[in-house]
Formats: sequence, structure tokens, C-alpha cells
Amino acid sequence: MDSGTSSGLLVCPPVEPQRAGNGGVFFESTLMQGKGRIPPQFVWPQSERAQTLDELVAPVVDLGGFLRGNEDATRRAVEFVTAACRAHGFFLVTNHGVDDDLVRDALGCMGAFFGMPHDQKLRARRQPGTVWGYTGAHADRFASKLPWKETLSFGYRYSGAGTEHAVVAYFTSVLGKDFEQMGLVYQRYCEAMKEISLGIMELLGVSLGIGRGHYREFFEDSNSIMRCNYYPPCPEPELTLGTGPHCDPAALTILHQDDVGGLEVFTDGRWHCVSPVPGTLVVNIGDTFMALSNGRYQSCLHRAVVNRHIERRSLAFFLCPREDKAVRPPADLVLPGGGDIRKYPDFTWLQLLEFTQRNYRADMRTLQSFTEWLHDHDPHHTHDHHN
Ligand SMILES: C=C1C[C@]23C[C@H]1CC[C@H]2[C@]1(C)CCC[C@@](C)(C(=O)O)[C@H]1[C@@H]3C(=O)O
Ligand SMILES: O=C(O)CCC(=O)C(=O)O
Ligand SMILES: [Fe+2]
Repeated sequence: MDSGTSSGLLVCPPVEPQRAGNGGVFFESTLMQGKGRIPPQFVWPQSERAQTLDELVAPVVDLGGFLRGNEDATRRAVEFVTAACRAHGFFLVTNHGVDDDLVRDALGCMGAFFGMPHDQKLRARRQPGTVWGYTGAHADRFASKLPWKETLSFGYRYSGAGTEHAVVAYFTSVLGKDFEQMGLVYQRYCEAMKEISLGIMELLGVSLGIGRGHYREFFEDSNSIMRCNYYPPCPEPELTLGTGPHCDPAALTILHQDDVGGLEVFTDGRWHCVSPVPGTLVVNIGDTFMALSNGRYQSCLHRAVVNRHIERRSLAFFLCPREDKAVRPPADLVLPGGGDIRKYPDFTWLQLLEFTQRNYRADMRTLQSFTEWLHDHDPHHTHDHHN
């Protein structure tokens, strides 16, 4: 392997020559330290870069009473969720029951992982075509508009006895026995996120008038993705982005951002910043839920900016359906006779995930582009997707 270049990019043998956007160039944050300029691959077009913004006063949904089964509190939580999802599909939750120590440990493990030497991190390197593993700036996939971040992603599925420790097994298999404790932290973190996600699915079901059970049951056997985002300080933050503008392809995202700030959300025709609120988690609707609600709830456009002075960490849990399940709205949301025709064709999460890993870089138009792609590529889909 070549050593670092003066630009801070590290040149490695390409993992997937036919797809490696940069001919095998990898990014590693520590190599950038002390550099005055960012490499051109990280410069985003002027129109997509951050500007000065207003703060979003995000709705805060108190989950405490709902989780204890209190009816009044549940009604209030449903009202807040409904208003937020009609407006932009983005809200904060408080009293969510996740132990502060667990969140602290999950952030701490990120420090331990991303602080390791580059060759150690590469032991978890993302395999071509998959979403799991470590990547630096996605430089193995894309040639331009690289995000100023390193990420580590892994799957979370609980499907009965024998699979309780799948996250631990991932960490020990790719990084070795010494990473068992780190795996256990993320295993517990994912379990907590899944529990909250299912609760929110109940609230969304009530909010859409189809009852508590429908979406909860749909996601009981979910196959979710956990992603740790590490954003190093950047010498020219105004030229780049940590995560580009996008709607999450999954059903629901639960995000913990540390106390640095950098998350931005597009509402009312402009970008707003969302400052970290201690003790809260950020929730947003994703494309898959937009399809499951027949377009009633919008997936929310967002991005993350970086800064010159301090590293930032975020933990994103993406709730995803079991890979082979048909994503289809309940019949009550496709009313016969009304103007309420099916907005999206049936698809599976596996199809959408593969689309984002092989054909299309997830952005603000993913669901639209995916739907068009399905029509062109899947012979079972017709242009008529009425119920
Ligand atoms: C299905 C996925 C694609 C991405 C990872 C998961 C969920 C979120 C997607 C992503 C974060 C949206 C922005 C662009 C992206 C490339 C990124 O910056 O990380 C996306 C993910 C990806 O394809 O790795
Ligand atoms: O880091 C953030 O605040 C946002 C990250 C994000 O949007 C994502 O990982 O999908
Ligand atoms: Fe996102």
C-alpha cells in the first residue's frame, strides 16, 4: 500500500476496479490534519453548499407517558407526531427510555474505532455492493462530491434464539476477539433503537387511522442498519458537506447527534439547522415509510455540515423491513373511488437497498428515481399501480 500523499488522500489498491469511483483512492481523516486546503473531490457545487440559516424549532414528542400506557399522554404524542409528519416528517423524542450511559458508551466506542490507525479500520472495510463495513468518504464508490466523513455500518436483525448476538458476532469476526465489548455496546444500542422504532410505528399507525398493530407487526422481523458517522474537523468546511442532501431510503431513522451540531433539515422551502437538545433523539420519516403510508407522510430532506474546529459524531439507526417483504400500504390508505390511488408500486427493501448500493447514489430523489427504475427494469411492474 502506498503511504499518504501530500493532499491527505491515501492510495490503495482498488477493491472493486469496475466501480471504484476514484481509481482506488481512500480518504482517512488523520492524514488531513494540518492541511490548509481540501482535495477537489470534496468540493460540492455552490448550490448545494451550506449557507447561514435559521434554527428549526423542532416538535418534541414526549414518549414517557405513551411507553407507560397512559391514554392522555398517548393522545398528545399522536397529535404531535401527526402535526410533524404532515409538515415535514421530522421530530425529536424525549423520555424515550434509552439509558444515558448506553448512549455515552456508543459515542465512546466511535472514538475508539475511528481513532485507530487506518490499516486497523480497514479490517472492517466495506465489501463492494454492500452497505456494511468501514468507508472513508465513500471514496471507493464515488469520484466527486465526496462527503467529509468516515462511517462504520452494520446490520441489526433479531430473529429468534441464536441470533441475539449478531452485532457482537460481526465485530469479533471482522475485528477480532478484542472487539467483543464494543460489539456488545452496539448490540444493546440497536436493541434499544428497535424498541423505540416499534413504539413510534404504533404512534404512526394511530396517527394514520389504521391502529397500533399494523406497522408494528410489519417491522417486528425488521432487518435494520446501524451507521456510525464520524466527521473530522475540516480546513474548508464552507466548500464541502459531511453528508450530502438526501432523504433516507429506509422507513424510519433514529439519530443521536453529539453536542457539536451540524444536522440541517429542509422545511418551508429552506434549510434550517437543528441544534442538539440533550437527552433527545432525532426521528425522521424515510422513503420506505412514505411508500407504506401511500405518500401521506413525506420523507424528510436533510444533510450534515462540518466545521473547522471540532470533530462530530452521530449514530443513525435505520429501521428497514425484512428484505423480502412487499412494501405496500394498508388497504385503508388506498381508498376505492377517491383520488387516493397507489402512489408507488410494490417493492422489497432488498431491491431499494441494492438500487442505492449499485445503481444510484441516495439523494433527495431516490424514491422517485427508484420507482422509474423499477418500471424500466422489473417486468412484473406495470405503469398502472392502482390497488
Ligand atoms: C440504504 C442506505 C444508503 C445510505 C446508507 C443507508 C441509509 C442512508 C443512505 C445515505 C446516508 C444517504 C446519503 C448518501 C449516502 C451515500 C451517504 O452519504 O452515506 C447514503 C448511504 C449509502 O449509500 O451508503
Ligand atoms: O450526521 C447527521 O447528523 C446526519 C446523518 C444522516 O443523515 C445519515 O447518516 O443518514
Ligand atoms: Fe440521513
